[in-house]
Amino acid sequence: MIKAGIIGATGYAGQELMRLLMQHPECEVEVISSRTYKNTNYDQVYGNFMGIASDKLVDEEIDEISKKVDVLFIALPHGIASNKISSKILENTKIIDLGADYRLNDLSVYEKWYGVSHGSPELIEEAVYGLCELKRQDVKKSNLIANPGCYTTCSILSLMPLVKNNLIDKGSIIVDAKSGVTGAGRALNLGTHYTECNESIKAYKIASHRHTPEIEQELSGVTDSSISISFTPHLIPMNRGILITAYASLNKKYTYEDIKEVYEECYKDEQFIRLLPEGVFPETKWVKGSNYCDINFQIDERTNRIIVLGAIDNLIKGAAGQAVQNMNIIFGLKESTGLEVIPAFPI
Ligand SMILES: NC(=O)C1=CN([C@@H]2O[C@H](COP(=O)(O)OP(=O)(O)OC[C@H]3O[C@@H](n4cnc5c(N)ncnc54)[C@H](OP(=O)(O)O)[C@@H]3O)[C@@H](O)[C@H]2O)C=CC1
Ligand SMILES: CC(=O)N[C@@H](CCC(=O)OP(=O)(O)O)C(=O)O
Repeated sequence: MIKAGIIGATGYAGQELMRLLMQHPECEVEVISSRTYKNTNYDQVYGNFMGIASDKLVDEEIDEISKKVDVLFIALPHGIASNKISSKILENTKIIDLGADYRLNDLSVYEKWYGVSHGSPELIEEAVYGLCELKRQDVKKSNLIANPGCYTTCSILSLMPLVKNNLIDKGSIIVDAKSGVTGAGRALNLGTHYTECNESIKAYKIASHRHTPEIEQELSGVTDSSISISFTPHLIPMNRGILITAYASLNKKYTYEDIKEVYEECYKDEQFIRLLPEGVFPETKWVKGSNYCDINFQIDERTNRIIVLGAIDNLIKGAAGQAVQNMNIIFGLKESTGLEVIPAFPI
């Protein structure tokens, strides 16, 4: 059995990790940590674990925890992990970081978009960007996984086939993204109070959201030129889910079938990518609670633009599910182990 630890087990991403790992046939959760809920039983923090997980949360240093586990999931706010992880810790255990500290290859880009200095820049090169469908060969060999962000996972998976196969004008990509409120985490925050976000939709961080360089980095990585995008996230009054609607100019006339063939070729072996039938478009409710990313597109013949839609559950394929998928790859398990869940509808 793989022994796992979760740092930040009381957050929304940590809770989903706990739920997935406890049901994983090849894994046992050895350590769960929290500062605020130190010495509290897990089912007192999350009632859905009542009678299932009464393990005590501990507040131990990462280096101590790293000696007890084969894999350590870090689900902390940005900027903390990079001050705690060291080469020595990576000798003890594999790290899967759900935060953003190791996602950007270029330190100056990280510091510019996150506005903080990086705690362990020497480890950035070692880290592998853990978008499993693109990087599984590198993930296999890595001790430090930078698990991608939720908007980025959905955007990159939805757009990658077009960029990789040179079907669009690369300067023309616009991503309009919408997220449920769990995307903002469990910590108290005025913007996510019920009355502040219910019955309302708002865009935020327009032309300045930190997922922009992450999407650009990974899309640039599948082609020979650098990609710049316009990215606008919106907060939607629902608990979970991300829907992206992306627009790009096609570089010549293509039929629906031409493009469908390209997507099918890219994702033919991907269990968690569902290319929907013509005319059926992704909806967050059809992926809820699962590790699926649903994708489809439509060509607007009048403008020769393609409109691509993608949907994921931000807490699963956008966070904990992808982290477990990465763990499965690292430990040589079937990639879908513990993740073969049918989306839950209605919830
Ligand atoms: N929510 C989502 O949809 C997604 C989240 N992520 C990423 O996962 C990480 C966790 O996110 P999420 O679960 O939503 O966040 P939450 O705010 O829900 O949880 C954060 C966790 O970190 C702990 N924590 C907070 N501040 C500190 C600190 N200063 N030192 C140590 N521990 C701290 C909290 O626990 P306690 O106070 O009990 O110690 C809590 O367990 C973030 O990096 C986020 O960006 C990635 C993809 C999607
Ligand atoms: C609704 C909401 O607030 N979403 C978060 C993104 C959460 C996420 O997946 O991203 P990280 O892992 O990079 O934090 C935001 O916009 O910052």
